[in-house]
Amino acid sequence: MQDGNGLDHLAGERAMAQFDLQAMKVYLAGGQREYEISTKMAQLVANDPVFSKEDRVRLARKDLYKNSLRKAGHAWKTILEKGLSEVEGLKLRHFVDEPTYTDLHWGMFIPAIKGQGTEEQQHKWLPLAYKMAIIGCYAQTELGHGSNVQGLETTATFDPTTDEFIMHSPTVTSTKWWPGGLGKASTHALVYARLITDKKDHGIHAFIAPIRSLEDHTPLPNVTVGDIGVKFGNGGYNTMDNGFLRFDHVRIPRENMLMRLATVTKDGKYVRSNKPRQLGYGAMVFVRQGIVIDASIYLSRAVTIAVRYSAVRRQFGNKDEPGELQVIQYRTQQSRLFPLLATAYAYRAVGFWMKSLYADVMKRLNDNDFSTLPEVHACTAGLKSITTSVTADGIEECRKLCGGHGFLCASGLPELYAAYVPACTYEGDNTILLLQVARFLLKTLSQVSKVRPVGTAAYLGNIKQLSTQNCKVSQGHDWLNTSVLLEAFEARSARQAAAVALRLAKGSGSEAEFQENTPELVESARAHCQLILVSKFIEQLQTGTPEGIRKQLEVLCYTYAFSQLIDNAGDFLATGYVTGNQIALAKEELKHMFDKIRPNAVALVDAFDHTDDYLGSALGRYDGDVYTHLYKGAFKESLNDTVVVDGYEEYLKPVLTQNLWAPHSKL
Ligand SMILES: CCCCC/C=C\C/C=C\C/C=C\CC/C=C/C(=O)SCCNC(=O)CCNC(=O)[C@H](O)C(C)(C)COP(=O)(O)OP(=O)(O)OC[C@H]1O[C@@H](n2cnc3c(N)ncnc32)[C@H](O)[C@@H]1OP(=O)(O)O
Ligand SMILES: Cc1cc2nc3c(=O)[nH]c(=O)nc-3n(C[C@H](O)[C@H](O)[C@H](O)COP(=O)(O)OP(=O)(O)OC[C@H]3O[C@@H](n4cnc5c(N)ncnc54)[C@H](O)[C@@H]3O)c2cc1C
Repeated sequence: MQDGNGLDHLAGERAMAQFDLQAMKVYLAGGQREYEISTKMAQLVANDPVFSKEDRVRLARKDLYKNSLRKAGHAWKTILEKGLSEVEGLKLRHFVDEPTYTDLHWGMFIPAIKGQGTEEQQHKWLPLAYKMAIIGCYAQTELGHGSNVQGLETTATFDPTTDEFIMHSPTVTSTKWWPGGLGKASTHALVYARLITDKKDHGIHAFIAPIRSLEDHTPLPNVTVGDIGVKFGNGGYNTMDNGFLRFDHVRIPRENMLMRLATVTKDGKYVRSNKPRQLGYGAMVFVRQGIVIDASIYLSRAVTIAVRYSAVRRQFGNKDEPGELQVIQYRTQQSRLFPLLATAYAYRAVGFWMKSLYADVMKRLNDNDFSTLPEVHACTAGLKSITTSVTADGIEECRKLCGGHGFLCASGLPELYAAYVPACTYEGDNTILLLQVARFLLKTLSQVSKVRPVGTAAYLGNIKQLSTQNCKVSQGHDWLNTSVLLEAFEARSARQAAAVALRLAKGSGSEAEFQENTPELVESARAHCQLILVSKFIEQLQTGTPEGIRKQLEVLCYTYAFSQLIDNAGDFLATGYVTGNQIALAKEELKHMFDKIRPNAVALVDAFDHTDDYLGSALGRYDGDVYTHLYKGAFKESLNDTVVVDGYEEYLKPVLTQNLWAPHSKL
């Protein structure tokens, strides 16, 4: 999608491409229809001045937030006026590219009502939410507890005399803290609170609490609500009003408790349904599965900037070639950059698979089949954890790959990082989520002789074979076999999980012993997730990839798998499945892959189809005209609004004109 000034500094790079660019764009978009919608929505946003991202990093918080409200309101108006479908609307908001209250309204408030509300409750709340007559947020985390959901302190005490719940924040630590959209925009909060009936605590349940007047947006009586303050980085996540909320004995109708999983009757009787209580965590599962594709998008943005810039940037030369070398020619640059490029492709493929996994579990849940829920929970939690950690680190690595210019906000990378890095914490701290995966692996292994593991854990059914047979690779090209690669990842993961499970089994089963082994448990969870990522990338390639792009995708898939193998060589070696020599052979193969990527690198990032507007980067421009735009950009800096800086008279001039000997001068 070229929107440069016509002069293509990267034309030579593009001419080298050896694959069908258009087919790759369609593949990465998820199909022809998705591609067309994406293209249309990207252009709609790029051509609308209200959505301009210029100056975002220079705005003070109040202006930044107001501007963000303006954009969110304009996006909604555009969706209504143009009659956009739900998918189109989602894409439009995606290209507006600012964290805002609508993310939580559409991404968590509505899904939670769908998942936990009865049909009657859905009929009451969803139409209001769909037309945005109310704005909702997801108020789970408190000052004192985020990860430990069972530790939340807000109470919802049933009063049978009035048929109401009394919402109360009994301690400072019970203050709701962090919910996005809560601070200033939301009219309603989906509040997670301890349900109390007749002095009995039934644990955490969800309630819809009105918090602001629908007349004038003022907080309702006995509700204290506001924004928690400025967050990391310029721009970034500061467009979001993460909020605090306290209730002082606020009454809400009994029907405002979401009652699909449990009910409180008019006379105060608590009745649990036969559905698992974990369905109350459903909105988190929904967002976690979506985060994998999201990670691919963020990483692909950083990689697009770094690849294009690396093809433009020249430093040094060698006696064999005239002129200076493009920095993309350097092996070290390739070895840092190309695995990230491959990772962005891997996450896209796995993200598509996640969508189908989620659709499958939803269908099963509707049929009251809960059998795959633990595996889906482990999978979404684990892949959310790995993909967000790698993406956040990857964006920062891309910044370094762009040298000094990467540090300028004009590169687009600092703001991208600031907006993305909280993904390692929200929707579950990444370590907490890996510990969930580890618990799942331990449980699966403990039952392996009785219950055959399914889905992504099926390989644990072959634990005996995977624990005894070692890798057969004797020459580099032996690694160019997806079965060989898969078995290496399976054996490493199975052996790591079995080792820590055995150690725990030999112990007393105490919590202290479990804690002592958590570093190994986290490592084994990571190994399991890396296996899922490699195996699903391979699986996606093998199912109907168009001819014109298959070869490139295979190269990227091997690049991804080899770089995972090499980056985790310590773990692979420690399990005894592979030898140092086999790792060395994989390293050589990886270099061959870099040679195959090199002529295609620019086209491979073009295939992500990010517009210049969406990238917001002087370094990542489609036309590669980096220097002109960096230079022009400096003149937009507010310090350059005047030739002589504001402050000269008061602070600089006195220093320059005192002409006194400084007391410490030796002259
Ligand atoms: C519109 C489309 C949007 C798509 C999205 C796309 C992209 C998203 C991009 C951006 C997102 C936008 C904004 C993000 C805003 C952020 C929001 C938030 O952060 S909301 C708050 C999130 N909070 C957390 O994630 C808290 C983390 N903690 C937990 O999840 C749980 O407390 C924890 C750690 C799982 C512990 O639970 P607990 O009940 O105490 O205990 P157990 O460990 O004993 O577990 C009991 C059993 O339940 C199983 N389990 C746990 N979680 C789940 C689950 N989610 N689903 C199914 N099952 C679950 C667990 O495995 C145990 O099972 P067993 O008893 O062992 O069999
Ligand atoms: C930008 C942003 C947006 C957010 N939006 C929302 C929202 O819309 N709604 C909402 O409800 N919440 C939201 N949150 C809150 C978020 O979900 C929590 O911050 C997150 O779940 C982590 O919980 P915590 O803050 O309690 O971290 P803690 O659990 O206190 O973690 C602190 C450290 O302790 C470690 N740790 C904690 N427990 C253990 C353990 N058992 N074993 C080993 N290590 C442990 C963690 O790994 C971490 O390193 C948001 C947070 C952020 C940053």
